[in-house]
Amino acid sequence: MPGPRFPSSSAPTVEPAAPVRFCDTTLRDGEQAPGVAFTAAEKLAIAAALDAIGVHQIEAGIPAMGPAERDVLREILATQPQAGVVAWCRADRRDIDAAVSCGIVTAHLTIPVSDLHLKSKLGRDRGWARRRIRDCVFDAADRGLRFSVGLEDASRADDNFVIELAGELREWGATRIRWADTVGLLDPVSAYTRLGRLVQAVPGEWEIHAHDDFGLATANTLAAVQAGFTWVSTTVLGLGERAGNAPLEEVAMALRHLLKVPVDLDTTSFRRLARMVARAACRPLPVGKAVVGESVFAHESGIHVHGVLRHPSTYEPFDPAEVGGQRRLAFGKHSGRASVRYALAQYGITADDSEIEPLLERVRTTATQTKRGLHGRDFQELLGRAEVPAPRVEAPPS
Ligand SMILES: CC(=O)SCCNC(=O)CCNC(=O)[C@H](O)C(C)(C)COP(=O)(O)OP(=O)(O)OC[C@H]1O[C@@H](n2cnc3c(N)ncnc32)[C@H](O)[C@@H]1OP(=O)(O)O
Ligand SMILES: O=C(O)CCC(=O)C(=O)O
Repeated sequence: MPGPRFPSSSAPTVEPAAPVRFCDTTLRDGEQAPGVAFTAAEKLAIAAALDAIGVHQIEAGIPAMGPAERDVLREILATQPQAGVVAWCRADRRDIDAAVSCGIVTAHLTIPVSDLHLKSKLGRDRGWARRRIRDCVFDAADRGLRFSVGLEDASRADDNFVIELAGELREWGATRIRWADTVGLLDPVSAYTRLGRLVQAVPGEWEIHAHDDFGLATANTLAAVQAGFTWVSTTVLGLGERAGNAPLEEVAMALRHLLKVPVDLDTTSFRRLARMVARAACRPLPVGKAVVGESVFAHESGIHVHGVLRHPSTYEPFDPAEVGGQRRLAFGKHSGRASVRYALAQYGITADDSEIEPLLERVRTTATQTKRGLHGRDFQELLGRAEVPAPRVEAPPS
C-alpha cells in the first residue's frame, strides 16, 4: 500500500521509491488555455517530443470535440508511442463512443464531485454522480477499454464523499483515480494532510492534477507525492486553463532535487520542448521561467559571479546541462570586480584593482543608461580595444 513518503512534516527522510509517473496533459488541458489552438502537425510533434523524453502517459485530446480532434488522436496512436495515449471524456456514453471510434484503448472518465459543481453546474447531486460514473466505467469496461477516473473539483468536495466514491471506483475497476484541484485552491500543508488521509483510506494509484491560480501548483503536486500519490498530471510550461497547470519541468526537477524522488525522464530536452510548446501556443516564454527560461542560469551580480567562478553550485540548484541549459556570466549594473577580472582574462589581460574599478564604474553607468546588460561589443567599446574578439560574457536577454 503506498503510504506517505514522509512520515511527518519534519525534514524529509526519503524512502526508496519507484519513479513518480507523469501523465502530461499539454495536449488537453494545456490546449484549453484561452486562445491556444494547436494544429494537427503541432499536436503530433508535441506528442512525439513528450514520448521521447519518456512521459508515461500523454493525455492527447477530447474525442467529443469532433472529427478533427479524433483524426489527430488516430494519428498520434498510429505513431505507436512508448507512452500510453489517453483520451479525456466526460462521464457520458457519447464521449466513450467518440473515443472508441478513433481507436482509443485508454479513456479518462471525469465526474465532478463537489456539491458546487454538481448542483450549480449540472443541477445534480452526489447520488447522480455516483450512478453516472458507475454506468460509464461499466460501459468502458464492457467495450474493453482501460480507464482512469477523474474527480473534478475534488478540492472543494466533501472528503468523506470522495473517500466513499473512490472506494467504490476501485471495486468497479478504476486502477487510477485523478484528484483534481480544478480551481487551484489547495495549499501544500492541507494537501499533505488531506491527500495522505485519502491514500490511507483508499490505497492504490492516485494522480494529482493541480492548477496554478495561486501559484501553488508545483508545491501542491509535490505535497501530493509526499502524501503517497504516485502519478502527477503536468503540462509543459504549465500551459492550461486560466493560470495553468503544474509545469512538467518544474515538477520533474523539484521531485528529483528537492524530494530526491526518482524521475526517469530525459530532462535534457526540457528547454527544447519548452520552446516548441511556447511557439505552438503563440505565447512568449518568460526569460525568468523556472527551469527553462532563457536567463535562469545567467549570473550578473558580483557576489554571485565571484561564487560561481569558484563553485557553480554556490548559486545554481543543479547543473544547467541537466535541462539542456547553459551557464552564462552576464555583465551589468550589479557586476563586481571578479566579473571584470574574468572578462579581461578572456582577452588575456590581467589588471589590478586600480584599473578594474574605473572600468566597473563605466559598466554600471552604461548598463543604467541602456537599461540592459552589456554585450561583448559594449565591453569592447569600454575597453577601447575594438580589435580584440568579444569576450565570452553575455548580457541577459533584454
Ligand atoms: C475542468 C476541465 O478542464 S473539464 C474539460 C473541459 N474541456 C472542454 O470543455 C474543452 C472541449 N469541450 C468541448 O468541445 C465541448 O464543451 C464538448 C464537446 C465537450 C461539449 O459540447 P456541448 O455539447 O456543446 O456542451 P457545452 O460545452 O455547451 O456544455 C457542456 C456539457 O457537458 C456536460 N458536462 C460537463 N461536465 C460533464 C461531465 N463530467 N460528465 C458529463 N457531462 C458533463 C454539461 O452538463 C453540458 O451538457 P448539456 O449541454 O447537456 O447541458
Ligand atoms: O480529468 C479530470 O478529472 C480533471 C479535469 C480538469 O482538468 C480539472 O478538473 O482541472
